[in-house]
Amino acid sequence: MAPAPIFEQPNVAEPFNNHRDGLALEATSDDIDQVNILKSAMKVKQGTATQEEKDIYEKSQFDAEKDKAQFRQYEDACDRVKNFYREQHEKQTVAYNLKARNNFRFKTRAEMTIWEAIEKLNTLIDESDPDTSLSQIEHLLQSAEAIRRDGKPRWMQVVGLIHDLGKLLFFFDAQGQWDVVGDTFPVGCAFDEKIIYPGTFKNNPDSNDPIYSTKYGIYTPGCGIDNVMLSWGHDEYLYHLCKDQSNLPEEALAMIRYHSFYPWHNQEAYMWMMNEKDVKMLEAVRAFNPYDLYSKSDEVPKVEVLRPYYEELLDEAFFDHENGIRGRDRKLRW
Ligand SMILES: O[C@H]1[C@H](O)[C@@H](O)[C@H](O)[C@@H](O)[C@H]1O
Ligand SMILES: [Fe+2]
Ligand SMILES: [Fe+2]
Repeated sequence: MAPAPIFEQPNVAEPFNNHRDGLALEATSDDIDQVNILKSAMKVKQGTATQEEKDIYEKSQFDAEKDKAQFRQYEDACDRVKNFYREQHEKQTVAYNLKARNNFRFKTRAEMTIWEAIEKLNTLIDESDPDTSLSQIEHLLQSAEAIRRDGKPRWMQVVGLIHDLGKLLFFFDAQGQWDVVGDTFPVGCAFDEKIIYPGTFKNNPDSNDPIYSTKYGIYTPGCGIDNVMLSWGHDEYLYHLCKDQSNLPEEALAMIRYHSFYPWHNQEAYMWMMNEKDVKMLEAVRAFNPYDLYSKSDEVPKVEVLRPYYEELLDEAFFDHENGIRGRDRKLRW
C-alpha cells in the first residue's frame, strides 16, 4: 500500500511558480504592466529561465579537476566538522523533519530586507564547513562575484548572493547547527553510503525502522526530488521563502533548494528518485556548484563597494508588485 502523503505535495500538474501568474491575474492593468516589465527584466518566461548572457550551463572559470583536491576533504577535517556530522546524522529523523516543517509553516520569525539578513548572518561560523575561514557575507559576495565575472544571468548572481541566507534559521528556531548547515540527504529511506561519514547514521533511530531503512522507504522510484523530504536546514527554509516572495525562476529555486544535496548532485546517489523535471534541475544545480565551492579561495570582496550593484539586482528579484516596493526595500517574512 502506498504510504499516506506526509509533507508538502506540490501539484506537479500546475506550472511552476504559479503564484506569480496567480497574482498577475488578479492585478489591475497597471500592475500587469509592472509585472511584465519585471518579468522581462528578470528574463523569466513562464517561471523558467531563458538563456541570456552566458548560458548558465557553459563552463565556469574554475578548474574543477585542480580545485577538487583542495576542498571538501572530510577525512582530514578537524574534530569540529566530524562532531557536527555525527550529531546531525543521529538527529535528522523523519519525526524531527515533520515537526520542523510544521513549525516553519505557521510562523513568521522576523521581517527583514535581504541586506539586513546578510548582515545578521555575518556573525555565524559554520561548524560543518572544512573550507572557509571567511565570514558568511564574504562567502556570499564571492560566490555572486564569480558568477558575475563569468557573465552568467543576473538572477543567478542573485542566487550566489543569497543562497546561504537560510542559515538565519540558527538565530530563530534551530536546535543547534545540525538542523541548519551541512550537506543534506533524504530522510524516510535508507541513508546512502555516499553521504559523508556514512558510519555515523548507525545511532539514528530511523536506521532501525522497518520502512525507513529500506532502499526506497516511503518513496517510489521516479517520485521526483521535490516530493522527497530532505534533511531540514538552510536550503529548504530559503527555498520556501523565495518561492513565495521572489521573482526568481525555477532553476534559481532549484539551485537554492538542492545546493547542499551533494550525495545527489556530486555523488550520483538517489538517482532513482528523479523525474523528468529533475534532469533539468540537476543540470542547473551542477552549474551553480562551482561558484559555491571554488570561489572560497578568491580574494576578499569589498562589501560597501559592491553593495549598490547587488541592490539593483535585488530590486528585480524581490520587487513587490503587489505593493510597488523595490526589492532592496522589501521587508521579507522570514
Ligand atoms: O559545510 C557546508 C556549508 O554548510 C554549506 O552552506 C552547505 O551548502 C554545504 O553543503 C556544506 O557542506
Ligand atoms: Fe549552503
Ligand atoms: Fe555557500
